[in-house]
Amino acid sequence: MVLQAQEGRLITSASAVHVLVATAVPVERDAVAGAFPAPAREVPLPAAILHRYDDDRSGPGGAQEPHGVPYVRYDLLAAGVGPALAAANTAAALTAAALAGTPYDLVVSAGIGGGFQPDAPLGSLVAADTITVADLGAEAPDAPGGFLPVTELGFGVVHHRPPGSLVREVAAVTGARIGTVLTVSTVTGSAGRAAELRARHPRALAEGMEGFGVAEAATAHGTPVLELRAVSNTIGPRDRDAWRIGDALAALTGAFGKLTPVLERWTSHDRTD
Ligand SMILES: O=C(O)c1cccc(C(=O)CC[C@H]2O[C@@H](n3cnc4c(=O)[nH]cnc43)[C@H](O)[C@@H]2O)c1
Repeated sequence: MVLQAQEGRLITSASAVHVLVATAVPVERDAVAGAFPAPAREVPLPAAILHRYDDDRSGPGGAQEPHGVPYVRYDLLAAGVGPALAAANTAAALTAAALAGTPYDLVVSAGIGGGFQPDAPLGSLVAADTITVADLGAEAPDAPGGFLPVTELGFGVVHHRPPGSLVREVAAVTGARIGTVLTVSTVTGSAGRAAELRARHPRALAEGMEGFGVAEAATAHGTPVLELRAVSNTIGPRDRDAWRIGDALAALTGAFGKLTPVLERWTSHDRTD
């Protein structure tokens, strides 16, 4: 069995769970942190700071197998707005953890997002079974919808698929709706663009600006990824006064309060797709 030295103790790989939660901005990170009782330790990265929550419920003997309780670490990262910055900072965190011999078992992209109506109402949660980049490609007047995804140009990927069993469990405990979450570099601000996106992605429930970037970084490290969005606004004509950011942040805190046991069980035992 693989053993790793972690802060002066020996911890078996089977009994340690390391989760990275990447939000865009500090207020989202702090909403997630609201689900953790203990104060965080700050761990610097090249261009960001991890907020680390260690949760060792295995007693003074450390995380030993007979207790059957894993040593759990959550690192919360405000990784920046947009797919590129979120990918860069998530990759930095993944690399730092790998070099320290404590690689992450799971990366969660979490934050507020826009919801397609009526399927994802304000304040509701969406767990992605598919994380899709919606605007990476080329305009092409002759193509369906006038757009060719980058894969049609012969490059890259446009979808990442979180483990199905984990998505179902997360949805079951949090009440999240399951569907596609789109990643966009421009917040949708018109009914026409909303309809265009929905026509191209009929299973889409929500959009955000980071999920695909976080997923690209996680995938480059061979680490499973999850995306959870709390709906702060409807997708369509821009109406800043109608945004319900506080409600969405509260939903995010509530969700993490319920889903930590699921994440810990899945990463330490289940890991099925
Ligand atoms: O338009 C504004 O006045 C405005 C005010 C505050 C924040 C914004 C954002 O664009 C926040 C983007 C941020 O939040 C996520 N997010 C939230 N809703 C959406 C959406 O409908 N489409 C895409 N992203 C959204 C996103 O992940 C960013 O991190 C605008």
